[in-house]
Amino acid sequence: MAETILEVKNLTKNFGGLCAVSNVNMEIKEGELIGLIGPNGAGKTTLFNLLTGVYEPSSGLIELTKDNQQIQIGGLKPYKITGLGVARTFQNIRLFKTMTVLENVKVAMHKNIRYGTIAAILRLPIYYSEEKWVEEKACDLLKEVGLYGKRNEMATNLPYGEQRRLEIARALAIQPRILYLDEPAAGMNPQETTELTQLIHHVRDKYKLTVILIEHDMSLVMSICERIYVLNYGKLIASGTPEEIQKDPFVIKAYLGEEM
Ligand SMILES: Nc1ncnc2c1ncn2[C@@H]1O[C@H](COP(=O)(O)OP(=O)(O)OP(=O)(O)O)[C@@H](O)[C@H]1O
Repeated sequence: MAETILEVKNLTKNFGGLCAVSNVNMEIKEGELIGLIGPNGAGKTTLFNLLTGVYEPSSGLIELTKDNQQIQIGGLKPYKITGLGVARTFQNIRLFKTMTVLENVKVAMHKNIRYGTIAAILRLPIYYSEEKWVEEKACDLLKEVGLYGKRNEMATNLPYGEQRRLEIARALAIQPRILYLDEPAAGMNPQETTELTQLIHHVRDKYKLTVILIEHDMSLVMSICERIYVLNYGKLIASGTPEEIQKDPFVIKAYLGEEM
């Protein structure tokens, strides 16, 4: 039985009078591929923002297990949470516009380098060996997501679907244990969505990741996710396998009028 990697306990986020996330409880096992769904405004992105340190919880706990220890990460700064092996992509793509495809991945890898400023200024041997390592790893990741051939193009010149794949490569560059994907298929055509589905499966297995994704494309969610959590008006209204979720009366009611 896999270990619990993330536990969310009574997590709540208020914005003034609005309760965007209300008393949410979740338990995620290492290596799971989890879907987080719900109608527009249900609180999905707010929950991601709490889990990645963008927002501080109003109350409740977020426990990350690392080296058999439970670390309380609620309210930690995003870079600290990233340092614990948590990466994410965003609903609105956030690539560095003035950088090439390769540079976008390399810049994310620089948290892993071991040389200091002096070694960089003096161009010591460790600088060159580490830079070579960064370049090789970044190229490997680009091959993984099928963008190696475009490594010298400006990131913003890529078609939309490829920009989303580049975001995934950049997230993988920090060598995460948990990967959050916020609407990874948004704006993709059916062919791109199929390729993305395969890519998510592939990187989860290859890098032994725990993946949690927000997605409105129900065919993607139902085909790829092993378990699904459903939010509505900030509250968790259901959790279970895709089959259980599709039959759940609360979920059907929340989505009434929307195709599941
Ligand atoms: N920074 C903020 N300040 C005030 N209200 C916010 C803020 N962020 C989100 N909200 C509100 O919280 C609620 C949940 O929003 P959130 O973006 O988390 O929903 P969502 O499920 O991700 O929606 P969508 O599927 O449309 O992206 C909404 O009513 C939204 O207007």
